[in-house]
Amino acid sequence: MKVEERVQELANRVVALRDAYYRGAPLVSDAEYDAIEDELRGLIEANPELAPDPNPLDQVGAPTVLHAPVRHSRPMLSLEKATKPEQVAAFFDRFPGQPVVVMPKLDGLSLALVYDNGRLARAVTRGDGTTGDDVTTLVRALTDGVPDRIDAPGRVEVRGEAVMLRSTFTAYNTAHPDKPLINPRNAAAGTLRAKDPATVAERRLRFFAFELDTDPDSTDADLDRALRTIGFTTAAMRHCADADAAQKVITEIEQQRNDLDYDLDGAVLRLADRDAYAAAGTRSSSPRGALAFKFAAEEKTTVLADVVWDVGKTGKIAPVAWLEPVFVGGTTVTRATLANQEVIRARGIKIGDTVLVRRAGDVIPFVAGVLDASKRTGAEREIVPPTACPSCEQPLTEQGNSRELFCTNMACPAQTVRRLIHWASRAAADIDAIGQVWIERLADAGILERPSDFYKLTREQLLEFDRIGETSASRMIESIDASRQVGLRRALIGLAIPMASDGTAARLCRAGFGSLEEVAETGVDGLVAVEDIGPKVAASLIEHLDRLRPELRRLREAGVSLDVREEDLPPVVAAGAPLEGKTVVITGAISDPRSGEKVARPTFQRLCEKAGATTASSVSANTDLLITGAGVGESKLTKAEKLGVEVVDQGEIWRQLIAANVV
Ligand SMILES: NC(=O)c1ccc[n+]([C@@H]2O[C@H](COP(=O)([O-])OP(=O)(O)OC[C@H]3O[C@@H](n4cnc5c(N)ncnc54)[C@H](O)[C@@H]3O)[C@@H](O)[C@H]2O)c1
Ligand SMILES: [Zn+2]
Repeated sequence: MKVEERVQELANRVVALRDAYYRGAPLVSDAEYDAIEDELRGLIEANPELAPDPNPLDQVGAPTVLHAPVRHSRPMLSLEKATKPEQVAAFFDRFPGQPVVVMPKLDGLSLALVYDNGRLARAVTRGDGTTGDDVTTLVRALTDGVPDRIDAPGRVEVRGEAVMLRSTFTAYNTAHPDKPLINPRNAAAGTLRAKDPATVAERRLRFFAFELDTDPDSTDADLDRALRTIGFTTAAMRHCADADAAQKVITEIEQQRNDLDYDLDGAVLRLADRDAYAAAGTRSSSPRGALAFKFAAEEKTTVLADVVWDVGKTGKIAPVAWLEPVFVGGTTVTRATLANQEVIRARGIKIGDTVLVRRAGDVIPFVAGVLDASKRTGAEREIVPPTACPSCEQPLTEQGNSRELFCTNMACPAQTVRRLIHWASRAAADIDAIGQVWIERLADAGILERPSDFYKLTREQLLEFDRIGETSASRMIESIDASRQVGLRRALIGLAIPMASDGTAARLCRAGFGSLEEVAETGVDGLVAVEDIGPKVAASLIEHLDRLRPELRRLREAGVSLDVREEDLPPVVAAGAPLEGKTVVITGAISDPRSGEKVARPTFQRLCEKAGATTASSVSANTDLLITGAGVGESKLTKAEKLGVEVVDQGEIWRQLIAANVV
């Protein structure tokens, strides 16, 4: 194909994809769209004379259906993209001596908020960059972080990103399995397209500011300070003096990506001084004073090759998507969850469809939805839920709104194997020398059925298997032996009791229970008295531990400890401990200032508890301190401020922990 034909083809495709995307029905993932734009950009750069007219790359967004069009005072632009450190260095070289702020590039939709003498007059979407949609009513009703009044005279325009927090997104999809949202960004855009706020009331958004225009200019020249002074939240802006410092912050933002409550698709570099930014001016579709560094995609499209119904350790039969391999969220994904039959129905997914796969953070990859159903050939197949258990062939039962399927046959072979694998897993008994395949074989051979059977295995029995030699048999036996010290918390995790999480097990230990039998003998009331354990979890614990009594006895007889372990006991607080009697909430990424190493949240929590604190998961009127790490969730800060909770940086707490010899 001739270059000019390819240019025209790509340009047409960009226009069509944008149109679908901004109408809320994307046909491809962002990563694929970006690849098409990149190819077009490359061809035009190499052959400027072939640039199409109009050139879609010089345009921003796409005209949406405008209910009430409003012209922007100044165009709302896109951002120049970078993916390499050299491009960051080149940006600094263009503005010698200018301070730069680096901040997360939030994945939502941009809004312009116009204030008239301190009152919110209008909230407008970006639209085609020149003209946007008036969404004031929806923003007032649904968006946190947009003050109705600010203390600034004249005309003030604040621009920023409205996002749906990941927690809001997850809560919404849990509550509405029948009409799930595809991803937080799509959800945010869709929310502001609603005709009536009442229909989207549970879809709250949150606004983070990144730009400020004032007239007359009476505010701070530093963007971050100026925005905060008039009452806006910004997404952690960090000042950087040179490209190396900026690159370091960019890397930090990417590493924290999983710990934050919002989606981000990159980092934005921007001149920190508002006058310098304005003076730098703009290109056709992007400002010169800013640069977007893009991160790897968390969503990609691929083909759904098949769906397999998998029996879990609690008997839940869950649909697993078998995908054509796709590189997403930093790894190659071939399997993803499809949640349950309601989700499949609501998302209208069929085998053979091109689907959007999302892998954000540590969350199991899942199929977010079908893209471009118009591409269907007719060869796609319906996903048919089973009526009998794929393993034991017993009839299934349906539970709950999302019509989850369960096999309730306790003797189901698939469940048996899953429970054994779970008992041997790292979080439980940690029998690391016996992998899943061997557990399956031993179960097939009829010598493993329950956790207690591990402890009856002998070297001789293992040696009878063809592929187990002297060395591996010894390693297996040693590994089983070591796991006898499993203790209350990890044994409880290993028994896979429905609704009881790892956290439940930890809380029971800290509440003073000495053994698993003691938990089993306590009534619902006693269990509910433990912080964060509700009646449903308590009832499930009692029901299942009661059923498991003979197994607990067998484990004991095999010399397995079900008593609380030293490290799980409530911490011993020394007199005069620095956080004595304080209820604290920890937020953001924590790292040890002495080594710079990342510290897991539960570990830091324990340190605080050793120093006398009680830890809680969310800020409330009972909170004494909010301890902030890096990349702090802004909603927690605002809430703390509102409730008058003292906010302390982790550095200060580490200083106190070190001084009191807690660490
Ligand atoms: N899937 C598709 O078919 C399709 C089609 C069109 C566009 N897209 C996607 O939409 C996006 C379009 O690019 P674009 O040009 O609108 O946006 P962009 O990626 O160039 O970024 C500009 C936008 O970033 C946002 N932003 C977030 N944090 C910011 C910060 N701290 N400072 C400044 N801006 C910040 C603003 O909303 C701004 O409008 C891309 O991610 C693209 O992949 C997808
Ligand atoms: Zn079964």
